Amino acid sequence: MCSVMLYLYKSVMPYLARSKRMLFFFLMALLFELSFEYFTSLSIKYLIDDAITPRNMTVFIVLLLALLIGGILNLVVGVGGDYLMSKLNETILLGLRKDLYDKTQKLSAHFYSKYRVGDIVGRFTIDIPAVEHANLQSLSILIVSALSTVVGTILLFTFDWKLSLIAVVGIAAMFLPQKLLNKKAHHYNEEYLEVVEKFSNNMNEEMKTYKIIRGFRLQESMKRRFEKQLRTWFALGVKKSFIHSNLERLPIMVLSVVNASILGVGGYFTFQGTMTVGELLAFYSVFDTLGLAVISIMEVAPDLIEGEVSMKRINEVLELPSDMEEDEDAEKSGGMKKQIAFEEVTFGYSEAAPVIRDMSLTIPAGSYVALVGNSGSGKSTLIQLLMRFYDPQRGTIRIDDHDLRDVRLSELFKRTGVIFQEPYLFHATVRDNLLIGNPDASEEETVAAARAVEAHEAILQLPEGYDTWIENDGANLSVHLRNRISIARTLLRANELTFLDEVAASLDPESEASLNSALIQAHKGKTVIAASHRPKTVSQADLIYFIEKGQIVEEGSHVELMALQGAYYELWNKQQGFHLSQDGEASIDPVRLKQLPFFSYMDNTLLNEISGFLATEQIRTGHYVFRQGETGNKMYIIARGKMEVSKLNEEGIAQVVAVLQDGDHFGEIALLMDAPRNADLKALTDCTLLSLTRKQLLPLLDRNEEMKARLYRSLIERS
Ligand SMILES: Nc1ncnc2c1ncn2[C@@H]1O[C@H](COP(=O)(O)OP(=O)(O)OP(=O)(O)O)[C@@H](O)[C@H]1O
Repeated sequence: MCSVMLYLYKSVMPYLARSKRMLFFFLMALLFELSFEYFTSLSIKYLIDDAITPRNMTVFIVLLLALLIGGILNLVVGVGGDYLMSKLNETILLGLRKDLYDKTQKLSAHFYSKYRVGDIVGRFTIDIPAVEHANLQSLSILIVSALSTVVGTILLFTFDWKLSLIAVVGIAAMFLPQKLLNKKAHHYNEEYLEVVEKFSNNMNEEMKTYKIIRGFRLQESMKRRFEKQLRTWFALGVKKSFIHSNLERLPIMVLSVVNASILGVGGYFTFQGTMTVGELLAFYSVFDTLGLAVISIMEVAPDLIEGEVSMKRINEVLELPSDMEEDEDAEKSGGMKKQIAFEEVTFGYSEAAPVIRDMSLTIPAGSYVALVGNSGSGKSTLIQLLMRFYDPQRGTIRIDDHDLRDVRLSELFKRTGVIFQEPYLFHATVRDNLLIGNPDASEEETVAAARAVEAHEAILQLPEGYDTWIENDGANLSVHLRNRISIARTLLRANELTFLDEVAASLDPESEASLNSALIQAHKGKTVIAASHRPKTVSQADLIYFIEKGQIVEEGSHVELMALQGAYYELWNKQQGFHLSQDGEASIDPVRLKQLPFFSYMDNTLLNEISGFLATEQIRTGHYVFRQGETGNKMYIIARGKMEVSKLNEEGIAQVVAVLQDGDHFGEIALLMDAPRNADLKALTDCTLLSLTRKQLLPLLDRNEEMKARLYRSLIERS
């Protein structure tokens, strides 16, 4: 118990130290209450032996008056003490909440990958209230009770040492259950909190993925998972409560045995004449106060144990190194004047697997620079390094002449805007979301930004226009409108430096083009860094870096890179030849179809016929095109979107083996034979696919047996 108390005390002391005077008066109030309690017990001896038995009215009145005045004073001091305790308690909680929040702001993105939402929210909603319970109220009970135990024991010995020995042994026996059950109580508390934390994480996930859960009819399996967790929660709850009740009840049982022994032995002493009745009653009263003090200690023990476990969980976060903390002496930067430079930068999410390797590049101030590459090449990682979500493991990122780590980012990024792939929106009105980066923008400026991204009309159609409340990450808005609002709020910020990470990649080509030109127009002459896997989207950039496996393999303007006929040129060509209409229908030029290995042997007439057969399929984010093991009869070409290919490993766990995007194709073997699909194909963004069935293709191939044989041969060779 002592170690629990010390740990809690040590953890909350820095907060209490800020209110030393209040703490002093609070302790004085506690001491007063304690003194009055023993004064009341002792007064019994004098009331009986010196006032009632000898019928001395003066002593009787003096004692009664002292008890009355003391009682009134005790009441006033008690109320004052309660007020001070509430204030001190809230001071501790305020400090803890503030420090915990501040800490989450100073931790790098590594922290957010390791901890889930429920883990952090749980620190605020479960652990801080547990510390609140264990805090001053329990601690003050503990202080008073501990002092009371010491003072009471000394007083007992002034009456009768033999009776006092029985009392001391009895008091010691009352601590026994606590000693025996303490470890188990700790263990159950820890397990209980872990289950609650896991449960809230899963609930959080289920709320976010409810569309996928319903789409895949996963309700039953989710319900089973939910019920399994509830059963574990229930079982642990019973164990935890039962052990807590034992911690409280067992000492009371011991106390009643000790009480009976004291009355028995004490009564015998009065028969013997070695003790007066007044002394026995006073002894019993003092022992009663002492016993109740020990019971109080036992009663607060479970709260203190819970508090200690929670305090440890809070400290676990508070003690994490603040790897993204800004140095107080950091250089104040008045903005970027010359350039941003990467100097031989290496970075990986784990030390062993670098994602950016020895990269050097320059982004001149006021220019529009694009980072282009296939999915997974490291574009988003580069942007996150630039925003200092992470620090490089080797090399330096410089803003003008300063290392990014030595620059006061709050100053530098005052006029920075960012648009991520996911249009994150806050639970607030449309207007509040638009004004988030620039709360002082006027109504005209706000509407102009919405107009620039063609969102104004759509916003007016909402039930309350700009005052419509955005619910649950924008669930009540279309994907298009969510994207446009997130872009408009960046436009409103009048940025000197703007990061665009695959902006509007999930929109139709026309919307994407119009949004991009609105963005570029608004940022003319300012620094824009845009990541995209579509060369067409960023072909107007002043400088394009083509990235492959975390390294720059080509750089230059669009015209220069096309002339190189390298990786950029290849990616550009792969994405050409597709047409998407406003209503979502896709088509592909026969010439482009011929570039796919499967169709390369076919003549133009056949390719024309095939391209007429191709059907458009829309696959929503998170949905599967097919699952591993299914028998297929279709091949697919991605006209637009991003898909993940994953295979089950030997342990039956799905592992991502590739990411496919615009211009890629898959499943061609199904056009010629019944073969089980060898992977899962899942949409990472909303995708538009072109599909061709075996039933459509085979009659066409039957007209040319030689070509059909070549197709079979080439497929078998490649598969
Ligand atoms: N938080 C993370 N933890 C671990 N690995 C990550 C994390 N984020 C990205 N990666 C991995 O780092 C590599 C580069 O990812 P990054 O997102 O930077 O690529 P990208 O070119 O932007 O691709 P995309 O357009 O698909 O996002 C990939 O292999 C990816 O799986």
